[in-house]
Amino acid sequence: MKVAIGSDHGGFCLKEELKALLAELGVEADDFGTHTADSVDYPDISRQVAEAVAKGEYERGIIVCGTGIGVSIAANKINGIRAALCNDVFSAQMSREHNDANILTLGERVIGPGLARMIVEVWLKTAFAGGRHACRVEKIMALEKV
Ligand SMILES: O=C(CO)[C@H](O)[C@H](O)[C@H](O)COP(=O)(O)O
Repeated sequence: MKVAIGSDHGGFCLKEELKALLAELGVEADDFGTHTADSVDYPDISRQVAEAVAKGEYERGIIVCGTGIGVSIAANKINGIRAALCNDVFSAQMSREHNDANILTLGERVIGPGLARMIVEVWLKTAFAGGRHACRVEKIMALEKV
């Protein structure tokens, strides 16, 4: 699996931690920035990651900001993206099983690195359950045409 990862300054330290986790797990990942703790605007990074996932260049994306909220709102503006803010393990699992989320967002100012690592591991390994959830996800995607 190829993963696009990014953050603003508020998520920079956690992004670096998660890059190390992805390397440990043998997951191929490309870093879309930011590359320092200097202030940047989260919609810029979120857009880059989301567009790369939407184009099919990456199967999944992970984006971190202070809360995970701003990057999630921004990513979900891109057609084809189902970004889920998951600051707990249960939500991470459900976002894959029920919603087929293709982007995970996290808040560095909300959770610690240990929990974030568990969330990412569960999110990466959990498959979409399909079945009754498939037509619901199709209905979400149809909203892009409204
Ligand atoms: O987008 C966010 C909130 O929805 C993120 O938490 C940002 O990281 C945050 O807004 C950045 O805030 P700062 O005061 O400029 O560091």
